[in-house]
Amino acid sequence: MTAIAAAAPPLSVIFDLDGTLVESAAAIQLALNQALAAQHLPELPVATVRGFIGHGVPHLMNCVADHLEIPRSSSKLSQLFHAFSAQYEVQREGNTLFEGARSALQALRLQGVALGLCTNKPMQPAKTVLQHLNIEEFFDYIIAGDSLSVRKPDPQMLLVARAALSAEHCLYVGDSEVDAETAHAAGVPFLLFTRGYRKSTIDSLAPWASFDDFAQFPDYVAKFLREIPEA
Ligand SMILES: O=C(O)COP(=O)(O)O
Ligand SMILES: [Mg+2]
Repeated sequence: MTAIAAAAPPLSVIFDLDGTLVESAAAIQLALNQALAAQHLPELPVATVRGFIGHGVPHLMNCVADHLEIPRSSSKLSQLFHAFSAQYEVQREGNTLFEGARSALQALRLQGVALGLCTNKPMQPAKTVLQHLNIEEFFDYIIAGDSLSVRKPDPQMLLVARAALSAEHCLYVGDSEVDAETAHAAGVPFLLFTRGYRKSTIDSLAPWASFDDFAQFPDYVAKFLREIPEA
């Protein structure tokens, strides 16, 4: 009897986390301000912190150092990093799902789409958020900011996630310049969520398409499967 190989899923959709599925700026601000207060440093407003999100924790710390004029190599900054990291791992408050994100994930699962997460947030804080918002179960594969020796916009994280999901076609969904650069470098079509933490215009990020409401998500998936664009 010949074994029948399981067919590869036709599509994988890989999501960024912060600013794409989750509005997390308030949570990151809370964790950061707790660490800043413990170091007798001034707290930062959420709008400032939002501008530091997207490149992972080392970049966030460097932004804080530059903003507060603390030398990047100082012991003060390394103490701040440790205090922040400890709180970040357990930070639940301040994280909210963008409206419609859960239904979109649920609908994709029902369609048999393989789902991945590719975030520059370290794994433990990412898992805390996914569990808190009760969406961890939707993902077949998760790669985080401390999974490899490189982070986005290096394409490696996205390439590893795409390979792990082994679907015929792959779509990457993200909110920022980092995500656009990652997708383009990996040769994966990029769908931009426009309500996250990007600083540039939509056109300058050259997405395959963009959306601002997860209610539109199924339409974009259907369009993607009709067109299968090049990255
Ligand atoms: O940790 C960050 O800076 C941002 O993470 P993201 O890749 O999920 O947007
Ligand atoms: Mg993001």
